[in-house]
Amino acid sequence: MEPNIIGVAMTNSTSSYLEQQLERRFNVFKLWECPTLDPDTAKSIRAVVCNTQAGADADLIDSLPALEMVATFSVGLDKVDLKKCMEKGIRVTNTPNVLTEDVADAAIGLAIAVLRRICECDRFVRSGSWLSREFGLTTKFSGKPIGIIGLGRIGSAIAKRAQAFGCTINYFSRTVKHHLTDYKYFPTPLELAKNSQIMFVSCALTKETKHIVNREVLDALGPNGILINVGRGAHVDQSELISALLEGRLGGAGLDVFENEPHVPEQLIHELQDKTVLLPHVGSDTIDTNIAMADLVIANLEAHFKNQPLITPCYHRSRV
Ligand SMILES: O=CC(=O)O
Repeated sequence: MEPNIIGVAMTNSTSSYLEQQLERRFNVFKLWECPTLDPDTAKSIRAVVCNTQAGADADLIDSLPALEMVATFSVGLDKVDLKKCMEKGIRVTNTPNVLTEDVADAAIGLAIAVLRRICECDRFVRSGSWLSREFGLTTKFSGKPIGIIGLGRIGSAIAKRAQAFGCTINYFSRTVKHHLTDYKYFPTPLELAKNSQIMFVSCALTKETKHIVNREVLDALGPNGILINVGRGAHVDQSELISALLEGRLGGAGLDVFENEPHVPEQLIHELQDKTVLLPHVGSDTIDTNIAMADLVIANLEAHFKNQPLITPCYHRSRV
């Protein structure tokens, strides 16, 4: 590999560590600073590094004639036009495994924060309300029946944690995990919701999983149920979620992701302040994991340019 000759385009500035590491190895073009590339620059770019905010769509891919690889700084692939990449023989990598624990920690944190009303308690103390009254009772997390949509890496890590809290684990997944005899499979999200009090969404966003949590599923969770979404905003029909919370048909929600990030509906922010805990899509955003994800992006790029097997390929070239 000839360092600093290979052109790499970054779509967004998620990680300064990643930027520094890329700049040590490649000729980096920052598309958020200069979105339009002149034809010679465009021809020099052999890899795109993108993320969940700014992905690699068909227009970007088509504008880079020498593109060989898209490396997304995320586990989710919903912002990469995979079909286009496959058609053009462009390799794609993501950053699975290294972020699993953080996202699962955030999911459990959200569930406890909603049920035990941690943010509301915090506001109560800070506002001085405690001086005149007691806070009131909250809801127990330990021992509750939980439902997980998507028992992949992150879903399994949520299950493992919830099991340590004595929760019963129910799940809906593309396939039945016969070896996981402690966990109960349900064939539809609706059946899962009917049998769970706390529902976690942790599957990949695809055409099939868009709005997998709809009005019926929310109603099946019911007034004592809560929804935790650490997947993608579009997994949940957001306006149905808001109606269900406003009308008391759903107990509460913990959300790390939204349909139109970074825009969050006013009702979630204000009217539903005490029924929701909202995070700005930070499930995997710890210092440790940011570095691990960046190192994995770099390792994949280096493997590609040294003609070695990719560390975390999203599909195999033989299938292209
Ligand atoms: O949302 C975060 C990711 O896909 O890594």
